Amino acid sequence: MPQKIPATVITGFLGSGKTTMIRHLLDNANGRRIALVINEFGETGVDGDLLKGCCGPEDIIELSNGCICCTVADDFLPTMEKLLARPEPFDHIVIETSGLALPQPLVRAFAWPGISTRVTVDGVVTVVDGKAVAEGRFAENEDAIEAQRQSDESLDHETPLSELFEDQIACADMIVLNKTDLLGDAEADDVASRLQAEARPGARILRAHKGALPLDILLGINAAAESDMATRAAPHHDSEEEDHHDHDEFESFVLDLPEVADVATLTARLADAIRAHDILRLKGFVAVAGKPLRLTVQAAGPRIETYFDRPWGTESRASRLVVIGEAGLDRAAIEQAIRG
Ligand SMILES: Nc1nc2c(ncn2[C@@H]2O[C@H](COP(=O)(O)OP(=O)(O)OP(=O)(O)O)[C@@H](O)[C@H]2O)c(=O)[nH]1
Repeated sequence: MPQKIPATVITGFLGSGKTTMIRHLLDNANGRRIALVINEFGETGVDGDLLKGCCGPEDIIELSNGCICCTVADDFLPTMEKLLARPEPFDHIVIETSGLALPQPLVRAFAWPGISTRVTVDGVVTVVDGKAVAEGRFAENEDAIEAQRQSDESLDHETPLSELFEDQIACADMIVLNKTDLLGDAEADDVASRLQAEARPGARILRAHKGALPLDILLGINAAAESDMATRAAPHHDSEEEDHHDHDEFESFVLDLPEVADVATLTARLADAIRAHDILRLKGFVAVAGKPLRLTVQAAGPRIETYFDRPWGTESRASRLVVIGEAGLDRAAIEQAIRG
């Protein structure tokens, strides 16, 4: 029987550093032929665009018809079939889920007939924004929450963010504690022990800056994750319960902007909008007056990064930002805050 192609599922909350890690992986692939399947929440393929520079576009498949965990049968499985039908086989398949995806339904799909004989899940790698965890973005003051829960059994303090985070951690074979440059040693130790407490037994926690980990560590875990799904559920799921996932809890929209006059003003406005409206993630490309290069804008929570990445060339100089947050975003107010 031919060997199964290994597939690595890379998951992790919005902006934790999945694309950055994959970029590093592809830059250091040493001739290994890696197919990439990427799925983003919200329109416009920002991640795909950022990754096209480092592997052939024919090796990248973007799944943009919604969240991968909810469209497994319609979208993901046909994509796998197409990948597997390519005449030249890949050495490895890397799948980047959207930051709002539950990895469990996706991994379970690898047990489906037609796929299970040809591909296996080599490992689930969950990337964590260490700073966001340290700042309590997923669970504020866990001790206080636990105390309240103890005193009133009927209280349910799970938020959409905390549940998603727990699901992504519980499924992992390896957890990448990323953004260590933003953490002190004691803070990193604290985050690591919190992650270990929620992880499945044996899951490794690796610290990283910009996801820079050797390919041989990230790939080749040999977990066959699709065969032991029972051990990969977060405690808030009953054992028999199907994965419950409600994307209505989150929303995204695309903001088209005119050319901006200057980067500092834009950044200040973005910072105000993110703070005022609790925006979880904001990313895209912006045209700056007088600049032939495209400005890439990335914000994960309160931290904003901007850099000029490449000339616009023949492409139209259209500024577009994807804005993602919990449901109920005030689009008009956000647009006004960013446009000024
Ligand atoms: N300071 C710091 N920033 C990082 C690190 N890794 C990634 N980032 C930044 O975090 C932001 C988000 O990184 P991405 O790699 O796009 O995150 P992602 O998980 O792919 O995001 P989504 O696909 O939107 O969920 C970017 O501005 C990155 O440059 C890190 O180790 N330290």
